[in-house]
Amino acid sequence: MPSDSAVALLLARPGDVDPSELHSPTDFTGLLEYLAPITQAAAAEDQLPGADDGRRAICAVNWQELPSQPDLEPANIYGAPVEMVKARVLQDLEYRWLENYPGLAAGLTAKGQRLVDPMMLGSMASFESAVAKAAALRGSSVLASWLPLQVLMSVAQLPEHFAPGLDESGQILKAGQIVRAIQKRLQARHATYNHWWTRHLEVLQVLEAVLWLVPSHVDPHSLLRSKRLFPGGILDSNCHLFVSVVTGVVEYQAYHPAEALNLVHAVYADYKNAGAEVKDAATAGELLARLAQRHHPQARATQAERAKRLRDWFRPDHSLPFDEEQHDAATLPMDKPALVIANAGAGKSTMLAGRVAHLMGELMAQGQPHTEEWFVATTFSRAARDSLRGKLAQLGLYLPYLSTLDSFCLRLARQYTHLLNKDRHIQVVDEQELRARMCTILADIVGCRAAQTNDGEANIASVAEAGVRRLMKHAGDHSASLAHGWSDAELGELAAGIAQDSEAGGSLRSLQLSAAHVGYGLRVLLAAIKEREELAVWELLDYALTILRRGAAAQKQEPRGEALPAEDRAALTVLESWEGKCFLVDEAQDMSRKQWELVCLLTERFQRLTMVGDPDQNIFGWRDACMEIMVHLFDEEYGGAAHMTLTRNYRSPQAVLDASFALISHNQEIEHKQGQGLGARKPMICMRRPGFGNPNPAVVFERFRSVLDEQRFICARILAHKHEWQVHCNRTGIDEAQRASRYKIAVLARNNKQLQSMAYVMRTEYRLSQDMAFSTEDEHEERLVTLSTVHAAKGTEADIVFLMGMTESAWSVRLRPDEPCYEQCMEEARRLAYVGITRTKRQLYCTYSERPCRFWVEAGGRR
Ligand SMILES: Nc1ncnc2c1ncn2[C@@H]1O[C@H](COP(=O)(O)OP(=O)(O)OP(=O)(O)O)[C@@H](O)[C@H]1O
Repeated sequence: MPSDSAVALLLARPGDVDPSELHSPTDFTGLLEYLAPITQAAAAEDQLPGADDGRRAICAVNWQELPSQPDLEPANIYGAPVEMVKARVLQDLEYRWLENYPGLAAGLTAKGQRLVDPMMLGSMASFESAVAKAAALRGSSVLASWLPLQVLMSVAQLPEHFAPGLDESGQILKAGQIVRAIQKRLQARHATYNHWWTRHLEVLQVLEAVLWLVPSHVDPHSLLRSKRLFPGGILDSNCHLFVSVVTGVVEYQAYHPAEALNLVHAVYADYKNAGAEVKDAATAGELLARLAQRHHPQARATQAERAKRLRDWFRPDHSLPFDEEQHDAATLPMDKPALVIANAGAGKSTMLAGRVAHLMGELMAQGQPHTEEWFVATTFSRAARDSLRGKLAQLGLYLPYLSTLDSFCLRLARQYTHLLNKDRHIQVVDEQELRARMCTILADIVGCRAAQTNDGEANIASVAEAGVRRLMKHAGDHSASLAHGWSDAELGELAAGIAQDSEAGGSLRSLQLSAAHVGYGLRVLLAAIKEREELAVWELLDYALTILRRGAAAQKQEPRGEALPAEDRAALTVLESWEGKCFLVDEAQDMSRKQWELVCLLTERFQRLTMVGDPDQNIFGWRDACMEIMVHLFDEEYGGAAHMTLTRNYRSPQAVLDASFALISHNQEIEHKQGQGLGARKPMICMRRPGFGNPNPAVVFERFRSVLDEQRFICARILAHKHEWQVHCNRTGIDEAQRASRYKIAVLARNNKQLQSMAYVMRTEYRLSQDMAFSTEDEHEERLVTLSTVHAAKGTEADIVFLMGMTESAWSVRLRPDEPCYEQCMEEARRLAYVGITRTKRQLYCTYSERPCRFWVEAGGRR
């Protein structure tokens, strides 16, 4: 139960907070807003314990429960403790409490369901009681529809070695059985969730996990993107049906995503007509499976048919989606380690997908079961992962072990902890989440009104980004083991660095904050991680490495088996469960030494490793990306490995290739390395076929007097391109469902602050809200325009690219030319600009106001 006075305060002082602050279902102020009518009624009846000064009261009530924060004023409710107060109050909101306030329950139900917070479910004593309480709150449809999702969510949290889709006796589980198995586990484990899982990305992960559990080849992304299926979006009440439909399709094991999608359409129509009263995911799954069988009895391909289909891709007379260079690399023998180097747009990821198809075809022809589990593919960003996943889906493939390297480490860590301790569940806070949390903390410190202005949001985002980036860098440099172990002095130093940074420091001053505030914010951030027993993303790699090193040492040890200590045995099991699989590493140029060690430990016995990379796209120096791996270390480790290059470019028009080559040719370091074996940098051969709209010129350089002019120009061009595309679609009959997925515009900038400001103009002046998304959000949905930092855009492509804000202040390297790392930093910044430019498929706009950065000139823009 919450303390009475905290509840009293919640009820008493709704006016204390600006209701427009409501951002998310778990928003504290939203809660206050919705509580307002009840509060007034209650206050009129004088039922509330006194809380003259709400702010004081909250502090007084909660202060003792908060960790000591010596430099905080208890009276400053908008200081960082609010974050904790919010968390605590939300945690306390159990349904038990709701039941005591029937008016509130009714209010929640009537007012819409945004407040029905899964976190409340998470705080329930058990899953069963959650269901019971939910049933008691009938009428709240979201609550009801979230339940199956809640169940499925737990799949994502299951230990990774939970045998995919098999029960103890080795039988393939039916969808309904899986759900029941999960329910059982939930009851045993009292799963707790934080509210972030409601985000769409998490839903994807859930579906992915479900698909992983049952051997199948359905690409969940194609399903999710089908707006025709669920026009309202997946988090509305359709989500219940959606999850059921997917479950059904998975059970049915349709072969190809396109087939699966057609199937889902047909089945869904029938399903609705049947007016089925779906009580739970299990019955839905069963019903759908039956319907699916009726609609498409042939779709379940036999192993031999699938093998033939895959091998056909590589027949000489087949119209290949690969050229000869890609073909040669893709069809290397499984045990031949290979390093494939090529510039942006050369089809490296496409080749990797081809390699999977080739090897899988071979394995199937040998009669191997579950061939998709033979592959582990890793990327360095989610965008790159999604892009590779899309390419695999085009070949009808779905890999359960395709993930970012961080996620793979998490997989290992969970596997290990589960072997040792079945109850411990590792929850990781990733970079995106860290930034979001830091923004919330800073917004609290600043105060909600100030935070909500355009500049306020942008400044907060910029400080948060700098803070998190420095934390991560610091962690990497010092192998910081746990979030818990950082001293105040270290954090103070980081904060001081941020305050001195010209961009983040400027934002800090605009927010009227000091370095001490940032230091405090970082401390709160880390304290929350510790309090929730989570793992910060930077801890994952060390954790996974420790396990594998231990496993490798145990492997060499004699005798093995029972004689080994439990930790060694578990580590050995983990290592051996991955050995022998085919490892595919995309974007190898971004690999750090530690990550390299991890890959070596996993592949050194069987040598099944294919790496692709582009030295000119190495943009994660700040995360220890190590070029030596491609230059020397790979050969040292894998003598006799194959080296291949791809020389054709299928993405960009010639003018874009020229601009990118002109720019990157200024980098000397790689040239030097090329002499040592990376192969010479040459202009790529343009293979792009002219398609719709073929704009001329393909590269546009524009300068402006002010940032606002620049932003307005970009918006106007976006509208023009949107119009062109619509006209084209109408003329050629491209239907609504495909429009968003077949045409993309990217607005790329050096930092989030530039993007925030751009987004504000797009939203407010040009009403483009419906068409735009940040690359970090709404990943399930296809939007016309994606706003992204160049870092986050790596591995993606777009028809129209705006590389905006190419100013000296945003792109300059903040070192003096005589400082030791100056050249290195300059080259990395240039590579970043190169990555931005090479995302372009049809037309590139490079824009700036004020002073241009040098890359603008180097790429061909006039001063
Ligand atoms: N053989 C091919 N024929 C036609 N198009 C191709 C071929 N290979 C690749 N492509 C297309 O070229 C574009 C770039 O391919 P891909 O993303 O695989 O390149 P990449 O080298 O991984 O790029 P980056 O390093 O920039 O991420 C994609 O649109 C892909 O569909």
